[in-house]
Amino acid sequence: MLLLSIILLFICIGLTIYFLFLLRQRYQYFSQRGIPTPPFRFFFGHLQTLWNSASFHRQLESWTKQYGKIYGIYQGTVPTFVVSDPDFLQEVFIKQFPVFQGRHEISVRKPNDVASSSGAKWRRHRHIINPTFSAAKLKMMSPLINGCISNLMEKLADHATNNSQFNIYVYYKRMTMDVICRCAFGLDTDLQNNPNNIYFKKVEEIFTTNFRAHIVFKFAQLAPGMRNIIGKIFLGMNKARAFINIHILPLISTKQLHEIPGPWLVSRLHPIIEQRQQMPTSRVDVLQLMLQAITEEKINDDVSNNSKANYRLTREEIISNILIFMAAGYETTSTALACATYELARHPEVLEKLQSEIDQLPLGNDETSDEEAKTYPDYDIVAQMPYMDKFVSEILRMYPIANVAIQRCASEDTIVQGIKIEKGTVVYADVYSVHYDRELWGPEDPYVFFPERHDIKRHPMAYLAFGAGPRHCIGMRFALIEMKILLVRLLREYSILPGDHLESKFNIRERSVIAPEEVWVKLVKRTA
Ligand code: HEM
Repeated sequence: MLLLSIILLFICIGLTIYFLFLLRQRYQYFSQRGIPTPPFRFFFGHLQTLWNSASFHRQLESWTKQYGKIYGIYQGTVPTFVVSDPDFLQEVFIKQFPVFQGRHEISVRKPNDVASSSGAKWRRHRHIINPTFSAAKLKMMSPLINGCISNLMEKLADHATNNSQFNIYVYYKRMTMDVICRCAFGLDTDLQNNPNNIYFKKVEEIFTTNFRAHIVFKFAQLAPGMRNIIGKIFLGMNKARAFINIHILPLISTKQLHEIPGPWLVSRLHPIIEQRQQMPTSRVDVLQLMLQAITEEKINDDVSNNSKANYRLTREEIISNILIFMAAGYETTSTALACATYELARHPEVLEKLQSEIDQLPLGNDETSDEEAKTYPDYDIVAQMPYMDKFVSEILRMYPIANVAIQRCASEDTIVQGIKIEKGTVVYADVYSVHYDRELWGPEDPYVFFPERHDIKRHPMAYLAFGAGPRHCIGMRFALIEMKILLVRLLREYSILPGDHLESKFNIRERSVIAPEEVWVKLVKRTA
């Protein structure tokens, strides 16, 4: 017995020494390549500093100022290049895309949708979903978008009539959720009049939760190899809470245990699919395209099958994609509009230029008798607005809302600009440093809001608001059309003035996306 214990003890000590030896080797990754690294701690790498800083991306930017355009950090033990050199980024995101197809997955859920999957699985999802956002489909969506904007305009009219100051961001969130639900899934949510819709509240919760501060997330970052097990335990506990909520608590209490929003929504999205299967629509929205590809059979992406006719999605994958679209389509666009409104309230000269471009559009009004003149802007009209294009690009340059997604993970060993990069290494674009780089965006100060800077042709990787390469934002054109139609309708009717709390409540914060807290403005009706 004693002998067995001694042998076991030696085995444990041996394994620990071996583990520490591997860790030590791991932490030489960057020094062996001559790549600078900020000071880090054994086992945590740079995670503690990143967890403790208010903004992950501002921390990367501040290290860039110290360590240059290419440096390394360790997320736990995962080596991660942080890059703001546009040529290096071009190599990773575009030229060597086949090697850098996936992102560094940090979620504890199984990758089941277009945003979280990689390799053959990602190609399958993207191939099915891509056609939703063709120019022809976007043209068909303009009336749906305009319908949701009309609901918003009614609410804004009340504020303008009352001469009140208000947080316009709240209304944008409702509108962008209405738009994505109507255009992508044929659902009429009318959140302007039903703001307490429980589905909306749950999607909102995804974005107000600081997932980086969550213990499960931190643990998964420290031990990526155990992500699946951690995920199973975490989601299992959530399932148990859901069971108690449905079957036990209603018998004894009116209270409910908290369920995390993702699985809560997933479990309730099945009826949307069933409803659409029973009542198919002639409209070709994202749900319809996914349903045309539905299969009840198991899909094996490891078996290479180049026949595009075989691209299929399972029911679970369709549901995960619905969730991704609700989330991605709602928060990003409403936040971009919030930032746009904030800058318009602070820059009357920009507001005036935009209004003068809008006033020249071939638009009638509700009373017009001219058959040719459209009452509401549509795809073709907003496509002809050069100053609007520059304005929106400048907003997203200064506020790169979704930069958390602009990263890639190497699926095999490769060499980028003479630097050996091994399989599993992550490359993060430091978007703040790129978007505020004087060499890329001068001669005007990049910290100044100046839409005209987009007149000059820049490096193809200087602007990363929607990412880059084959995996750039799938909803980019949709988001741009929605934003522009809204801005045309808003600024045609109103001028924007700063509210008393505009600056004090703006407070950019970082959760899943980078967003302000509130945007307080006043709308003033324009005179003819
Ligand atoms: C102003 C609004 C938006 C911004 C700034 C934005 C930004 C981004 C960025 C930076 C990425 C990562 C791209 C990359 O890795 O290269 C992304 C991916 C994605 N976006 Fe958007 N987005 C916006 C609106 C939308 C909308 C409206 C939708 C849906 C209709 C959407 C759906 C997606 C999806 C599904 C992905 C993942 C694509 C993939 O991995 O293949 N986004 N977005």
